[in-house]
Amino acid sequence: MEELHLDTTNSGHKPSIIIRDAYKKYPKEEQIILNGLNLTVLKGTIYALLGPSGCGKTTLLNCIVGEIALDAGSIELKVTKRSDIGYMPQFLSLHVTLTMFENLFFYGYLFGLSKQEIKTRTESLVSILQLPSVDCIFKTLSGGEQRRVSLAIAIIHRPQILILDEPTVGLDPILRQNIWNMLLDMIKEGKSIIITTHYMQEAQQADTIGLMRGGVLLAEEAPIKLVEKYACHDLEETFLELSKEQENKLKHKENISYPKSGQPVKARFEEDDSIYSKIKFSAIMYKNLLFMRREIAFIMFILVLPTVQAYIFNLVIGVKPKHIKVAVVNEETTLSSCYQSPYESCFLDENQNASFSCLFLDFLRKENYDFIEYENITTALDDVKKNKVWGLLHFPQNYTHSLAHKVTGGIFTSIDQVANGFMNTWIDLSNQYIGSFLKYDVVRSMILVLKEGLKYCGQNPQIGAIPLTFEKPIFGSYGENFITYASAAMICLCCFLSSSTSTAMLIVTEKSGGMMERMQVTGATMFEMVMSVLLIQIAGQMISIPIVMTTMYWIFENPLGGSAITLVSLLGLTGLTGVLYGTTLAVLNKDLITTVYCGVGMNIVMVLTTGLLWPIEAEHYILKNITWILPLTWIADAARGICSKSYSFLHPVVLRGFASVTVWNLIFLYVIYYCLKHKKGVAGSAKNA
Ligand SMILES: Nc1ncnc2c1ncn2[C@@H]1O[C@H](COP(=O)(O)OP(=O)(O)OP(=O)(O)O)[C@@H](O)[C@H]1O
Repeated sequence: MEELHLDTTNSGHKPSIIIRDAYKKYPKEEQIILNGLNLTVLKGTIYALLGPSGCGKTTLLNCIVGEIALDAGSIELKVTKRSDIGYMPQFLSLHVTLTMFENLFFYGYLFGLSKQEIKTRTESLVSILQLPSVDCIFKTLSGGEQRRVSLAIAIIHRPQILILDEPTVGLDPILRQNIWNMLLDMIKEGKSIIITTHYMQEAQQADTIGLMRGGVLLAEEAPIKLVEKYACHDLEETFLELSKEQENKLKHKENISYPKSGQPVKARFEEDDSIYSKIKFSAIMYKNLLFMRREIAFIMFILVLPTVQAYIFNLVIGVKPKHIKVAVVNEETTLSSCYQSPYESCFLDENQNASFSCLFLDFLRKENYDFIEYENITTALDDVKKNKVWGLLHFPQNYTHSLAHKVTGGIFTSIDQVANGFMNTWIDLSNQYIGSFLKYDVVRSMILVLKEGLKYCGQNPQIGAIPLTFEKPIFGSYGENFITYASAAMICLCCFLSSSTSTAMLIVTEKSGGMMERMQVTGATMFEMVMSVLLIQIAGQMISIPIVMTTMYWIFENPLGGSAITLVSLLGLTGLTGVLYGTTLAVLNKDLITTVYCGVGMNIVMVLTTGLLWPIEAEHYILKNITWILPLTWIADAARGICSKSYSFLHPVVLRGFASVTVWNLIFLYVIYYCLKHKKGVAGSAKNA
């Protein structure tokens, strides 16, 4: 079928958009969306683009505004600046937590309008489009109101070319007519308008109708001429006729030739070579700050979450379990008599009725264990198996006397006395942590109580000691618990996790909601968006890092042996790694779900490999040799060195941490720069949301 070209010779209007031989397929898709399409929009006219759903109208409009490229063909626009274009996408792609005015103000600001101009234009658009109060939060508006706000945003800067993708869908007939009246007024000022619509009736008011099907325009004519030409009653009938004609032609056409992939063809504007404009950056900064003011959860994420994580960590991790229930079978005395008669005599003296088991249990009770007395071992063990108690301590009859014989008689002690001089223990080790605490406390208490007992008896306490000594530790102290080891890795994680997650969320929400795409049509760039988020996050880090450090080292008194300045510098760079990592995730991923999966997955791996939960030295040897590559492994190692070993900045472990964080920051910066430069995945679409 021969394609119809609009006759511009006698119309008196000059063309403002000329598209010739346009071809378009989406990557990895077989379907041809535009198949050599030709379209001409005249200045000072309304062009209504009609066609069945999925025929490629939105794709064509996206090519005109420079959002996507044609595979072949040409796009000629008689305007040079992006601000000469006004675009209303099919999906609203606006900031739902901002008010109507804030949305209008943001777009007006992006186009360089002054505050006064924006206010005046807003007042006039509110009246023409019958909009509600400008202070309403966008998401609280009805669907129709939201569409009208979107339309107002597209025209706030009085563009020369207006591209509207289904602006009247879902609106009542009166409002639809108001909008058409407004458009008819606009063309009197010489504007050119392309509008897509499914309402054939309203399209009659357009100067030109483009009937699109199968990637081409079946006709491009004034509505009355079109109907007359095909001797039909209305546009609908004309469209059916033309469709049938196209079907017949296609039956006889054998080979559909699609141009070989060449250089993509994109509509270009003056500002397209610049990645930064002060006005656009300020507008994005203004919008991001407004967004944060509305989204308290987001501010909490940046400022409060790291501190909450540090608090919870200190209250939960490494704290010794209390009131652990332990069964006691004491065949030499009862628990109640132990409590009633505190031990006051030497256990080595056979004439005294001293009970070493009482001395031991009294000591262990002060370590916060609760004892339950049992008649015999069998019933006690039954309760251990039923998880009623965590273990059983059994003292045989004559335990104290037998122990005394063992200590005083040495090699002359009888076999029975050796056997009776043992306290027998059964421990439930199914929970390694509780079982290990119990085991450790039982052994430690026995050594200490034996030493104390011997001292009381006037003997050398070392007789009761096991034959080895532990000298003063080189680093740390014997009383230190797990938390002091883990705290350094934890503070690194606190700075990294919240900054990476909040950055990724902020950017990817804009992308997946189509806001980024809509902003890009105005000439705003992803670079400006990333810069704005970076600045906000860096400011957030400057507030949150001192608070987290105060929590960790002042409130909970974790050890900080080295320089606080070195640690703050390391944490600042770690926070920056988080921000850059979050940005990288957001730039590489188009939608929220994939970003969340990637973020959560990587974060879990990093948490497990920082040595926070288990020493890196204990990792599988293959893993041990590769986990150092991950961003946090050497950083956490350096933080541990600063905190518990007082390493200075120049210590190799600390230097290695700083080198690692710097290299990672440079890698992420490069990936971001590369993606922004080559525009890889920088724009998402509301369709992905
Ligand atoms: N990003 C994309 N990737 C792959 N296919 C796409 C993409 N965007 C659109 N398409 C496909 O291209 C075809 C044309 O889509 P388009 O949105 O341009 O149609 P349309 O005419 O605007 O439809 P409607 O009137 O329903 O809005 C559809 O089959 C759609 O599935």
